[in-house]
Amino acid sequence: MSLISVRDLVVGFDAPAGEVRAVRSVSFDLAPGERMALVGESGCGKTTTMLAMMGLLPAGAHVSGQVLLDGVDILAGGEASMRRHRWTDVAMVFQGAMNALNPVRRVGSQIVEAVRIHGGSRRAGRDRTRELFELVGLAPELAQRFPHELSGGQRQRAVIALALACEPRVLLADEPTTALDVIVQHQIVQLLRNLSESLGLAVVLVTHDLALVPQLCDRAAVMYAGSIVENASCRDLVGSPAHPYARRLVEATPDLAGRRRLASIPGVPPRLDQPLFGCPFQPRCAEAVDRCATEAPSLLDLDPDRSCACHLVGVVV
Ligand SMILES: Nc1ncnc2c1ncn2[C@@H]1O[C@H](COP(=O)(O)OP(=O)(O)OP(=O)(O)O)[C@@H](O)[C@H]1O
Repeated sequence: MSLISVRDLVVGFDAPAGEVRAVRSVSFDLAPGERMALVGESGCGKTTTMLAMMGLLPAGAHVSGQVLLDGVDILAGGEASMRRHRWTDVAMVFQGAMNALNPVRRVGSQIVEAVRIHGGSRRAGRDRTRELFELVGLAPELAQRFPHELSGGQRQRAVIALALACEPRVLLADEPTTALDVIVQHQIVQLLRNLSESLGLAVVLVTHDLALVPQLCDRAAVMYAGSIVENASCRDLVGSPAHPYARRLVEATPDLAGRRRLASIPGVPPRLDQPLFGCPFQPRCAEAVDRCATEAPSLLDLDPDRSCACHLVGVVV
C-alpha cells in the first residue's frame, strides 16, 4: 500500500477577479522511501499542492479531494486531524526556508522547541538535536550558533534537521536548493537522498529545475496550469518525454539537453482565474490539432509506469 496518496486534489483561492483554481484534480502516490519530483514553471500549483498536504493553506482557500496517509484521509478530519499528522508524519521544508529560521534564537534551541511542542522534554530535545545534527552532517557545536553565523548550506541543513525533528515519514521539500551555489546544491540533494535511503523517508521534491530531478528522484510528475500532464520514471521523462510540454521542459534544461540546441518555451501559462477550455497547453503547443482547443485531455496510463494527458500521445506525436 502507498504511504501517502493524493486523490483528486482541487484547490481554489478567492480573488478579486474570480476564483483562482490553482490545483485541478491532482493525484499521485508515494511509497515509503520513494522520491518523487513535482516539476513545472512558476505558478503551476506545486507549492499549493504541498501546502494542502500539510493543511497549511491560507484562509480563503477551498480544498477538495483526499490526502490518504496509510489509507486514511487526513484532510477529511479538518485541522484537528492535520495537526495530529503535521510534522510527526508529514513535514515540509518551505521555499526560502533558509531565511525562515528565527534569526534571534540559536539554531539548536529551535529544534529543542520543536521537540517540546510535540510533547518531548528539554533533555529529549537536546539529545534529538545532537542526533539530527549528526544525521544532516552538521558539527554539534553549530547548534549554539545563530542562523546568520551559518553558511547558506549549513542553514539549509539545519532547516532539514528541524523538519525531521519529530521523525516524519514524508518530507515535502519545496525548492530546497534555490539560492545555493551548484556545489552546495549537489550536497543538499545528496543529503536528501541519503536521508531517504537510511530512514525510509518518502520525499517530494518541488522544483522548476528539471536538472536536479534525476539526481534525487525515482519519478517525476510534470505540472502545468494546476494539473499533472505527465507522470513517469525519471529515466523515461528525461530520456523520452511524452507530453509536448515535458519535451519543451527537457529541451529548456541545459544539463539535460546536453549538446542539443537550447529552446525556450514560447508564450506564457494560462491565467488560472479564468475558465480553461480544451488542453491548457494548446496555445503554446506546436503540435496542437483542432480537438486540443475544445476538449481537455485526461491523464491516461500509457504503460504501467507512465501516464500522460495529451490527445496526441499514443497517436501521432
Ligand atoms: N493565497 C493565494 N491567493 C490567490 N492566489 C494564489 C494564492 N497562493 C497561490 N496563488 C496562485 O495559485 C497559483 C499556483 O501558485 P503556486 O505557488 O502553488 O505555484 P508554484 O508552481 O509553486 O510556483 P512557484 O514555483 O513560483 O512557487 C498561482 O497562480 C498563484 O498566483
